[in-house]
Amino acid sequence: MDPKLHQTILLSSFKLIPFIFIAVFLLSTPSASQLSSDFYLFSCPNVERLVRNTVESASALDSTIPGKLLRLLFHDCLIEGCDASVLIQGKGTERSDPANKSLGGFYVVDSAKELLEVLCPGTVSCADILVLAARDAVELTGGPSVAVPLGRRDGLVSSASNVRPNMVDTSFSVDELAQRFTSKGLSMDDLVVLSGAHTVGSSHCDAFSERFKQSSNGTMVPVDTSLEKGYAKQLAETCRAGASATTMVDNDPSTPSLFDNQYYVNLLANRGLLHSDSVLVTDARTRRTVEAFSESQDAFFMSWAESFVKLSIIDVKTGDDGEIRFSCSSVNG
Ligand code: HEM
Ligand SMILES: [Ca+2]
Repeated sequence: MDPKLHQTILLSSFKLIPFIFIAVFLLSTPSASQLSSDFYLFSCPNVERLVRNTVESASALDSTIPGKLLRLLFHDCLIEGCDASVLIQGKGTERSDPANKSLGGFYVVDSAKELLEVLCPGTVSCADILVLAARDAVELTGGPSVAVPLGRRDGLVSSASNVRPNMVDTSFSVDELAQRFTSKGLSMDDLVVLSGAHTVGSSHCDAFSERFKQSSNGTMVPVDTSLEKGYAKQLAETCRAGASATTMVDNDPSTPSLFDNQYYVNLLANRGLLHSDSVLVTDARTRRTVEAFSESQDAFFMSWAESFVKLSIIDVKTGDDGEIRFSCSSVNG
């Protein structure tokens, strides 16, 4: 070959390198882009209605269900992404980690799946069912309706050892919380928005026991003096020494079963139940957003819709990744 021609071909191939890199990058970007709102349009057109009906009837029988479903999704998405890994039962799975011991609502996802296996066999992932169920739980308790993209696949891995390094803890500072959120593609604003989930549901006394200590006469006294006095007294009374380990306290003492912006109003009044709630007002970076949401439920709801979708697409598996489970509590055998 003419050496000049050879050189020209070589040079133009080098010019292609950046484009090859861009193409490879685009093909390997998070598979969230492969999700779509009409994913089951032909394969299971009634999926959203069926999940909603299941969540509605379960919640009518047990008012703790909406809170449980919402928390279940959060705990799923933090570990291995939103892939229903949290639903797998068995020794050494995520469910067996102490951080997940108080999760509930599994049976609601299981029954929606059983119904869907009859109507659209082998089609709808447990990961999508969980996202839809949590989305519906928010709407059913008065929160905003959120359109969520679908097409997630179910994960094959569920290991307790993955929980601690990825889970948040009530003892965390804003920096520590933000760091965990950032590692999942969520911002500090998302942290404030999504913590608003604590406007519903309840917590066991041991979730905030480090904020109190037992005095010599057996009563509980607040160690954490940032808590508003009346509220602290109420908590100390409910969670007094000797109270049952199953005793629960509403996350939002004012409107416990309503998904509203009361959580933020509570925070500013020093009535945040968990230490990780209270820190959101003591840190200037998060306090501003708390104040904004306390003044406007619309602003909270608009942000919720955005942050919830961000949560629901963390590290999703799509395409040939993972599988569509037949039963949500175990991987296909
Ligand atoms: C930011 C860090 C967070 C921490 C440290 C945290 C921690 C906790 C803890 C300790 C409980 C009480 C569990 C119990 O005692 O049974 C709880 C309850 C709850 N959390 Fe969070 N959480 C956080 C963020 C979130 C987020 C982002 C969501 C959802 C988007 C969420 C949803 C819930 C719900 C709905 C409940 C009530 C559960 C029920 O009623 O069964 N949490 N959280
Ligand atoms: Ca997961």
